[in-house]
Amino acid sequence: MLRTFKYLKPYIIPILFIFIFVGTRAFLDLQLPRIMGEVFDEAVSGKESSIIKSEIIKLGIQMLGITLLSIVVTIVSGFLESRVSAKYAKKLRDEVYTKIQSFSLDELDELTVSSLITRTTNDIQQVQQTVNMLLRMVVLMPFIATGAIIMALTKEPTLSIILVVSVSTLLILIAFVFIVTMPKFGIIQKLVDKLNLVTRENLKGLKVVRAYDMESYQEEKTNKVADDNRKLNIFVNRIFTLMWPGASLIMGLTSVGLAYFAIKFGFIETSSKFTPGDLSALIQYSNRTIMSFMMLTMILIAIPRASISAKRIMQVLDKPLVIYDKKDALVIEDVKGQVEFKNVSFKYPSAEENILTNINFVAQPNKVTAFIGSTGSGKSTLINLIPRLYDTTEGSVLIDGINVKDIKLSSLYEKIGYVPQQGILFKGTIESNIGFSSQSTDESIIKSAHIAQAKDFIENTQDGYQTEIAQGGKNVSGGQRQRLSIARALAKNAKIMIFDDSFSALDYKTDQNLRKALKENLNVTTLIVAQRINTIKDADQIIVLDKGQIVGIGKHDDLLKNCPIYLEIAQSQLSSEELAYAK
Ligand SMILES: Nc1ncnc2c1ncn2[C@@H]1O[C@H](COP(=O)(O)OP(=O)(O)OP(=O)(O)O)[C@@H](O)[C@H]1O
Repeated sequence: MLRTFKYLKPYIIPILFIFIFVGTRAFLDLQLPRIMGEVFDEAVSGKESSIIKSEIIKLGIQMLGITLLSIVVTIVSGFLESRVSAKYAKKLRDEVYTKIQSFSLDELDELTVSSLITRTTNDIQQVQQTVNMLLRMVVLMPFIATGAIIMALTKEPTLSIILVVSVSTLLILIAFVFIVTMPKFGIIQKLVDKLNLVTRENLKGLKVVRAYDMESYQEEKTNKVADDNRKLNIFVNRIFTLMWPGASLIMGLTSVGLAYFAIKFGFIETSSKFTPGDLSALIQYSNRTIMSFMMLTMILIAIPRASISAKRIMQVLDKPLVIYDKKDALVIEDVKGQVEFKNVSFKYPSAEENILTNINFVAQPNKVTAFIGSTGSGKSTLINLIPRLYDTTEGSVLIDGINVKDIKLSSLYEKIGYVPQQGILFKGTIESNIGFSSQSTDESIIKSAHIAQAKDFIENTQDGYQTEIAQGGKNVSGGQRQRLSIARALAKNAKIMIFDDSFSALDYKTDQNLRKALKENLNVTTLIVAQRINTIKDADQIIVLDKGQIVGIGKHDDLLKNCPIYLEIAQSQLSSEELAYAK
């Protein structure tokens, strides 16, 4: 938790003011029981009633003044506390978000998306609430507790022994609550992660769940996690609710005990110094002491709970980046776009064996290089190494002869247009989606929509390029989503274009028109992963992958003759006329 406090550094001056205000509030608060005692003493002083009345009015005005001042100070410090803790949480959230943005897919897989969401929301909120509480209580409560104890002792040290007994009993109660609840907080946060995960999975797979009539099974799964969560929360809250009646009981018994012993042992009669007003003040100081200890306990409980959240947040912030800019990383300009794989092997950290082994090829500028192979042969993994979504385990990926690991990431991303397997769209308009890259222009948006065969369907919508896109692109079809994703990559005007099985949702005619338009308009290095031979048969170079190894490189006709695996794929997809024509 302490380590997250470094994000409070910019707010050191407001924090100092908060402490001054809170200290003032505690000081003012400690004056009230004393003045109240004086009111009592004045009332039973036996002076003339008009004098008593004017004295009590004077004391009343003093109390009113102190209370009003205390209210003002409380409002101002409350405003500052909320502001500082909210800004601290925002800073923390920004840092976590920026860090997550720099994660490679490996780190995302490791920490899981649902846990990262909980860490960015719920965990940061826990820490924020605790910091808010700390800012207020950390000065106020010790100040009030110490002040009240000193005031109580100066009023009557012997009677104050009762206070020691009360505080000790309270501490035993607090220790019990602490020991019982503390281990549960870590489990609760993990259950929140789990709940997040099953809910996300459920909502994402709603259609499948319904189609398979598995609603009750999924519901049971969610209910189980929700139930575990509920039980633990109820348990912890029940223990907590024990504390307040417990503290009230101790407070009540202390007041009664003080009054009883003051009268029984004749403090009020025998000691001329100890007045009924002093007894009233002593009771109030005792109550304040007990309340302060209660509040301090709340902090003591909140701190370890927030520490668990802070630890989860720091786990994200401390995670060393696998993919990062080297100190002397290069900014590449005027790139030709040659992509070369040199003895590349790759293994996922969670896997035992290589997914890619000894991959060697060169993709030339202005040419189309295509990848084909059975499912799971490593095609997507291979092209993910170019924009460094993963880094090679062995060997190197070079752009114009420069290792991608030596290139500044922003400069590398600038040069690459990437269309993932599933078309992903963001909430906004068609225009904002196609023009997502800062490198796009109004002109490139229109042109790329045309090349991506999206122009007609965009122009047929009522609002054209201003048509709203729902979250995740839910209001467009799979094929339209793919075409918009392709248009977005094209609008970037990048030197290297990667299409990861991006034509799969397109009908044959659109696929054909798109490929034709790409050939006519795209003078860049083009890398296409495809399942359909027809999509790639005109490529300048086709690379056939099998079990993570290259088993054939060449043009369509050559591969039909020389590569049995390619022939096998072709035979499963092309008619005998098409095959015979090729041969
Ligand atoms: N994040 C990951 N962690 C571990 N293994 C993975 C991961 N992603 C993919 N794999 C494994 O790597 C292998 C190659 O996957 P990849 O997605 O590259 O194949 P592909 O040829 O593109 O398949 P498809 O044509 O079905 O998309 C598969 O066996 C897959 O199980």
